[in-house]
Amino acid sequence: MQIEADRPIKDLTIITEYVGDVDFLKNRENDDGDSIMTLLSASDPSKTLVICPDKRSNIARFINGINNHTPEGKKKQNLKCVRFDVGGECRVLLVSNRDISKGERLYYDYNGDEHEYPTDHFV
Ligand SMILES: C[S@@+](CC[C@H](N)C(=O)[O-])C[C@H]1O[C@@H](n2cnc3c(N)ncnc32)[C@H](O)[C@@H]1O
Repeated sequence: MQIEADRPIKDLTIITEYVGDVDFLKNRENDDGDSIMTLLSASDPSKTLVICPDKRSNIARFINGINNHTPEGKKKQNLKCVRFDVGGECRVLLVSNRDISKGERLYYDYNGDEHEYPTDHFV
């Protein structure tokens, strides 16, 4: 599935929150889902929290990732994934990192610090 802008989007626009059920990573390590998002990386790995969009979610789970291994892939990135403190809770937001034209596909970098999501086959 591809998600495209249905109107021009200005730089620094919040596109969507990445939502789903929150769980400890240790409970989800064997899930076969491909859309688990890190919410909070803890120094004690058993306390790391993830967002799991397998049962309840929104459009965020369908937004494509860039290929981290090619300059063309990196050029496609038009959203960034940021974590905000909202009322004392961590939230993951996808925010435009430049002006986006109507019809452009949306892409962000699936890999944060962990670099664990393989993207070498991404187009
Ligand atoms: C965008 S989510 C798809 C939705 C997911 N299956 C779900 O149920 O929430 C992640 C999937 O999209 C694929 N994907 C994301 N970006 C891609 C890209 N640029 N090229 C090819 N496949 C991509 C990934 O391989 C992964 O299987």
